[in-house]
Amino acid sequence: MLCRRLACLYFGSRCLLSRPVGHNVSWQHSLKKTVPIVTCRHYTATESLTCSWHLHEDHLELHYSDSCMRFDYVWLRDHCRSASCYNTKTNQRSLDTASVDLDIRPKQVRNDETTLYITWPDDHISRYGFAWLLKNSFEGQPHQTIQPRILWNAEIYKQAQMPSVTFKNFLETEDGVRDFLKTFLLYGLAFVEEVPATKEDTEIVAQRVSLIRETIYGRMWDFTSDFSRGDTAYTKLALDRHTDTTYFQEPCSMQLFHCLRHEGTGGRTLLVDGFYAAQEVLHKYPEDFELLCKVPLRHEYIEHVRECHNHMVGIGPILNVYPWNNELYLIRYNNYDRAVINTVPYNTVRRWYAAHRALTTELRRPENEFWVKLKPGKVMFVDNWRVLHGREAFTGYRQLCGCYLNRDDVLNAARLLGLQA
Ligand SMILES: C[N+](C)(C)CCCC[C@H](N)C(=O)O
Ligand SMILES: O=C(O)CCC(=O)C(=O)O
Ligand SMILES: [Fe+2]
Repeated sequence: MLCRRLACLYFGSRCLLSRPVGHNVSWQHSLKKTVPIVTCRHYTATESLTCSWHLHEDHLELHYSDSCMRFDYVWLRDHCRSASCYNTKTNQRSLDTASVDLDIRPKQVRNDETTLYITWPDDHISRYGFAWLLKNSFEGQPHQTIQPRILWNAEIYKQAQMPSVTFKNFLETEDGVRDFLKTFLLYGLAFVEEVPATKEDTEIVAQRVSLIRETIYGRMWDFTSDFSRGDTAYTKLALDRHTDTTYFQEPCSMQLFHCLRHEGTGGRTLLVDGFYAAQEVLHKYPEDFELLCKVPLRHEYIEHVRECHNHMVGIGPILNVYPWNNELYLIRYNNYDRAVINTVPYNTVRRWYAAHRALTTELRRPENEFWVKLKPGKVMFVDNWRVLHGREAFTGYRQLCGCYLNRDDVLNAARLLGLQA
C-alpha cells in the first residue's frame, strides 16, 4: 500500500509522525518522563483479557488485549463520555475543552472487568470501557491507511476486470451501488452501463451516490465543441492528461462523464492513475516527490466569453499527503491551467521543474495509459483527486454531459453501506 511506503521510504527516520510498526512507545511520550506512580494489574474473567494500568507523570499506560496504549490525562478528561460532557443523542462534545487544566491528573483510578473509572480533582467521575479505549487509542488504530487503494497501470487495471454495474442494479439494489462504490474507491474509476443517453438519467445516476457539486459550469453540464466557454475542453482538440478544477482552492474530487452522442472519429478518453505515477517517483526520486509535496503552485481559470466572466485561483502543491501518515490523497496536475510560478524562489524553480518532469515522465508512460471510448449508455465516474483524464482529438458532432460530485457525500454514502472510506 502506498502510504506504508510513504511512511518508510519518503520521510524515513526524519518524520516524527511516522509510527514504528509493532511499537510500544509512541513518539509523543518517548521524550517525557515515564516513571510509574501507581500500578494495578487486574485479571478479567477471560485470561486473555488481562488488563493492567500504570499512572505516569502525565499519562496513563494501559495494557489490554495484547496492546499497550498511552493516554494523556488531558485527552482522558476531554474524552469523558458522561452525560454532562458528551451528548450521545447528537454525538457531540458538551465539555468546554478550554476549561480543562492542562496539568490535570486523576485523583483516583479503579477498574472492573470492562471499565476504567477515573475520579478527577473536582470529584467528577469518568468511565471508559476498555474496548472503547482500544478502538479509540492511537496505538489501537487498525489501519494506517485512511483509504485503501489498488494503484494501477493499464495492465493491472485490465487484469482486475472490474465489473461494471447496470443502471437497473445500480438504482434498484443496495448490492449494486455498494459493489460500484467499492470498485470506485479502490481504483478511482468505475462505470455504470445501460444508462439511457439523456442528461436527466445521468443526473439520476449521480444522485444515487452523492449530492451534485454546482460550479461555474453549472450543476449538470453538457458540452460540445462550440467554444461556448473559454476553455479547450469546448473544442475538438486533443487534451493531454490532467485533473480538472486545479484552480479551485478545493478541486472537485469526483467527476462523472456520459457521452450522449458522437458522430465522427477519434475522441477516445485517456485515463492514468496519478497515484501510481507518484508512487513511481517516490521510489525512484524521493527528493522530487518531497518537492512536489512541498512547493505550492497557482492554477488559474480566466474566462471572458459571451456572458461568462470568471477568474478562479487555487494554490496548492501538486501532491498532497496527510501530515500524520504521509498517505497521498490529492494530485493537482494540469499543465494548461497552471499559472505563472511566483510562489517559488529562483533557486528552487529548476529543481521543481526537474521534479515535475519526473512525474510527467511517469504519467506519460504508455504502459500507464488506459484508453476507453465513451459511448452513449456508459457513465464513467472518475476520482479527480487521483485519476487524470484526457482525450484524443475528434471529428464530427460529440456531446458529453456530466457533473462534479461532493467528495464528502460520496464517502458518506460509502460508509453508510459499510465500506471503509
Ligand atoms: C467538465 N467541464 C466541461 C464542465 C469543464 C471542463 C473544465 C476544463 C478546465 N480546463 C479544467 O481542467 O478544469
Ligand atoms: O471531452 C472529453 O472527453 C473530456 C474533456 C475534459 O477534459 C473535461 O471536460 O474536463
Ligand atoms: Fe478535464
